Amino acid sequence: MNPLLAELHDKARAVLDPVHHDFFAGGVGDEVVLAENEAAFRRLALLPRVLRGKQISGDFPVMISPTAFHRLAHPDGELATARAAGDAVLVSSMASTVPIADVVAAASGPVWFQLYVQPDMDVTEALVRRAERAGCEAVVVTVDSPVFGRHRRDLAHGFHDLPAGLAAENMRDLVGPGLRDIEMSPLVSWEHIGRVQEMTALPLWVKGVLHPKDAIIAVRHGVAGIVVSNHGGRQLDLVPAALDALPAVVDAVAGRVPVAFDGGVRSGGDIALALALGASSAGIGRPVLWGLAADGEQGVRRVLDVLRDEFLHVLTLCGGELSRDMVVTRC
Ligand SMILES: Cc1cc2nc3c(=O)[nH]c(=O)nc-3n(C[C@H](O)[C@H](O)[C@H](O)COP(=O)(O)O)c2cc1C
Ligand SMILES: CCCCC(=O)C(=O)O
Repeated sequence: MNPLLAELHDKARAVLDPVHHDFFAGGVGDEVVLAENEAAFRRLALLPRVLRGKQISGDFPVMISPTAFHRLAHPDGELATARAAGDAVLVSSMASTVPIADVVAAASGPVWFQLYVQPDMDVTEALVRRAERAGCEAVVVTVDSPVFGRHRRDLAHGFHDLPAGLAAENMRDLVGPGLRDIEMSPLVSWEHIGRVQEMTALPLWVKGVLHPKDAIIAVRHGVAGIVVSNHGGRQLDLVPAALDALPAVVDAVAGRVPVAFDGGVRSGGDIALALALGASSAGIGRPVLWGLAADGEQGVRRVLDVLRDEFLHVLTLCGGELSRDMVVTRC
């Protein structure tokens, strides 16, 4: 892990209510996958190319992954995150504690709307319209959550709702303000993806694909892109590290749509490894929350600056190139 990010996590831990810290930090079950997401990067190495004789471009293919309830981390909540995002894609959680219109107004770069399809399709449609009206540039449907993950830390703390004064603002007038007002349903299917596509002309991504067969089905459904993700180890504690699932999905998709990735990215080198394995961009989840808790907008900016600087340095050391043949396993 980049030491500056570790420092921000330490600071976040010191300022956050331990219950809220554990909500952000925790995973499902024994937290095997939570640990594996980071460990998977340590098992891989990069073979740099040399004498490539070129200056790298400044492209920084990173997105801010959707995470719920930023006002639990800092009073400015998602507004601070949006202001700090710069030109990175900000995927704003449906469960934001600031309305999506205000998130978009605070951002200078693209904002995408993350959606859990609600079984009441009128509610789903109202959310999609809200995202469109706000000026979101894509809808990202999270598909790895037919049911809430069982997070032992939250169960131990009895954390199952937001403190007074905080609400899931996009949901408040539709179903209610609380965490449990957001429905996750095992009945959601590819048919619902089709229905969301019929509702909107916005590009639709699916987030949380691990099986290559699902990636192929997604492409067949005309999705704009796929995010390989295991939800930061918060859903099923039996899945592989997200990084280990990436190559097979990239191969199955075969360039037809972009394949983004998240899970365990904690350094610029991690971003480089994910891109070398074929990811179109790398998503950052918890480090953004640590920056936000530690120092609001400035803290999130710091996280992105540190990652950008480190990524571009690594890329230069790799000859400005990242490809699958440059990735080897450590013995
Ligand atoms: C506190 C927290 C809340 C999250 N909320 C959402 C959410 O509302 N929607 C969603 O699709 N994913 C959510 N995720 C998953 C993230 O989008 C992402 O997949 C994951 O955090 C990436 O792993 P990382 O935290 O190791 O970077 C959440 C993750 C965390 C840690
Ligand atoms: C209804 C909020 C869901 C948040 C989430 O996805 C997570 O905590 O992982």
